[in-house]
Amino acid sequence: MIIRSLNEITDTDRDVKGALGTWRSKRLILEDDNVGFSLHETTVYPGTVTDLWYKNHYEAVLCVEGECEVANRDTGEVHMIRPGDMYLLDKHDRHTLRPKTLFRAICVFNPPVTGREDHDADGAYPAPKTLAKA
Ligand SMILES: CC(=O)NCC[C@H](N)C(=O)O
Repeated sequence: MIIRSLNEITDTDRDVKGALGTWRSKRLILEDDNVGFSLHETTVYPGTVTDLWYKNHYEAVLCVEGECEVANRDTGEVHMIRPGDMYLLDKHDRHTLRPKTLFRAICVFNPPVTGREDHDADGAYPAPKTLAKA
């Protein structure tokens, strides 16, 4: 059994601040835990706009604090996500986050992220090496 606390990973290597300054991710479970997913606490800042496209991952996002508009750029659908609401990017959906307040969520990635991933120009994380095309 592994026990970790958000407090103990704050400001360590597991605490990743996106280069665009719109979010922060505290990564509680990573690839090297060998359980097939990663688990993060993500904070997205009010008034920011973040374009994402997890083409190499699935992500589930459970809101625990705040409000965030999530627009699906593939379908045009727009949803307001509040505490207790979850969205699952089951189709690697291109999407845009517009938090109305500080937004805090618990996020699960499959395949797991490895540590310090930040978004590329498409809003993606790199494909895990085992899945990378030659
Ligand atoms: C909601 C979302 O995807 N925010 C970007 C950060 C990501 N959740 C992460 O924790 O790496």
